[in-house]
Amino acid sequence: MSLEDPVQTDPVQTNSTQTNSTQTNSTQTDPAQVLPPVTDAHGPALEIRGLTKRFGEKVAVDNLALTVPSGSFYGLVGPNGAGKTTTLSMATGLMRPDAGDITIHGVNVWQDLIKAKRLVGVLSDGVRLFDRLTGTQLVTYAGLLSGMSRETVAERTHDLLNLLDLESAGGTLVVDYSAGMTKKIALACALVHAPSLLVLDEPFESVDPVSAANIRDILDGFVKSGGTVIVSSHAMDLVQRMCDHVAVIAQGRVLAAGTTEEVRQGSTLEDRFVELVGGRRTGEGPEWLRLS
Ligand SMILES: Nc1ncnc2c1ncn2[C@@H]1O[C@H](COP(=O)(O)OP(=O)(O)OP(=O)(O)O)[C@@H](O)[C@H]1O
Repeated sequence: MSLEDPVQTDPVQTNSTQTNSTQTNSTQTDPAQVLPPVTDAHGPALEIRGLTKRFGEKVAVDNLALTVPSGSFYGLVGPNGAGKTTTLSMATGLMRPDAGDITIHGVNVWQDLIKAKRLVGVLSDGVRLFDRLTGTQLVTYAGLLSGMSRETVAERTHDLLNLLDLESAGGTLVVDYSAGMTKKIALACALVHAPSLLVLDEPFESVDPVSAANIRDILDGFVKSGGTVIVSSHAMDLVQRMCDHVAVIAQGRVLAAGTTEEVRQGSTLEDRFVELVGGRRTGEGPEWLRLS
């Protein structure tokens, strides 16, 4: 691990099970078989260099560099306002950077946007869905947009709703979904075109523990089959358990990146995070908040 110089680790060392799998068998609902990726696993899944974004005077992302090895389960952590969502939005073609280069499996995102978008599945934090569609319609719409046949989309939609425990809610309007159900249907939309790289902004927020465990299984299966997952999360325990790589971002820059072990340096990820980021207050808050 090094400061502002992410370690590039051979993904084969951390994901010895990765293979170039074949296409989905639509009758399977085993998470390990779900939607295997379509590209080879050579080179980084995502490479970011010199990424910069300003909003007026505010520099949200500041000359950021990050390398995400193929086949890794990569956690992105940072305090509120660190620039995680802005970075991921630019990396996935949703927001144009002011400067910098981003490649997904060697495809320059902002020079070949359509090709890059085929490679990536995105679950954005706070982006509105077409919530006047039913769950089934929404996933079908996402699948058809990516150019698949109706039969394939129908099969995959069925598989995904089943996997995410949404089969009985397939006919319900998304606007009537709970927050956790909405997250899950958005994840189904991100998966339906069988991307090589999944980018998930806060995927576990509002999701119940059983569904969260199911989603983790799906993501583990996706990584084992050769896919790459990037998750941004504030849940340090979860990131430490789930991710083989992690980057700590603050004020739009990478403070530390590498394997989770390298970044933790023997501490818990949470302690290391606080050490790197600072800002921990001592004391019990203002006196008027104490009841006795
Ligand atoms: N559209 C916008 N207009 C103006 N400022 C923005 C915009 N989007 C983000 N910012 C600012 O950029 C900075 C980075 O925001 P961003 O949402 O990327 O942080 P984050 O790390 O995802 O935070 P959180 O963990 O709280 O979700 C913040 O200071 C935020 O106020």
